[in-house]
Amino acid sequence: MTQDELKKAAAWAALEFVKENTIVGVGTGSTVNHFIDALGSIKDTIKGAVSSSEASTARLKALGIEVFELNDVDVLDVYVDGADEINAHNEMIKGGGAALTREKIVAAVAKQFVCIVDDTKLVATLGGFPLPVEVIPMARSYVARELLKLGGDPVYRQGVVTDNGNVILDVHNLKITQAKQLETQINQIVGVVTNGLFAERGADKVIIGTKNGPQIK
Ligand SMILES: O=C(CO)[C@H](O)[C@H](O)COP(=O)(O)O
Repeated sequence: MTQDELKKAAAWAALEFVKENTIVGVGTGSTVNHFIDALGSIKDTIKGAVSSSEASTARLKALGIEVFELNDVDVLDVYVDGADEINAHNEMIKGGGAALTREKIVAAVAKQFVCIVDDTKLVATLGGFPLPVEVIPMARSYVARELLKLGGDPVYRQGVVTDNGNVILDVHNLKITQAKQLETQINQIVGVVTNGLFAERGADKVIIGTKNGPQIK
């Protein structure tokens, strides 16, 4: 099976966590694109979705799924999203698609975070995938110097502007053993909007696409 087939299998298996007549929190990325297609197949049984990016919003709307503003929704039953890396504690690195801030906000409103990944995303230690940090543009160089002090090698993601009008620094060469601590530490740097560590709010369930079929843990 290809990596994309494994992503698709994990994404479709997530339908089991979607309750009738609810508004579903929807992440961003190629795995989530399969989940959006899956949602399309049950669209008459759900109220709609809250989206974490302009890209997911466009895909949801194209399938005729109503997209609600997060400010108009008190609570989401479930948030479904992919990850760039996930460890055994269900802590993740996210933001490869630059949607980390909206993803973290929508996830915060959900009772349950269901992470959908193919099995290449499972790691023993987070940090092999460069950690994305969303930064206010004028703070970019300052934040980069502060990230160097934390032992990482920040690289400006050239040409990328987030849906919030900010820029991304990808921090290479981090070996993340204390994910919650690092998440808080980076968020305290002035000029950082948020970082791609999802440890304080990790995944509640993980659906892993494997060659033997989707596994839920
Ligand atoms: O965090 C994300 C986007 O900001 C994605 O969930 C992450 O990059 C995984 O993407 P894909 O499903 O395409 O592998």
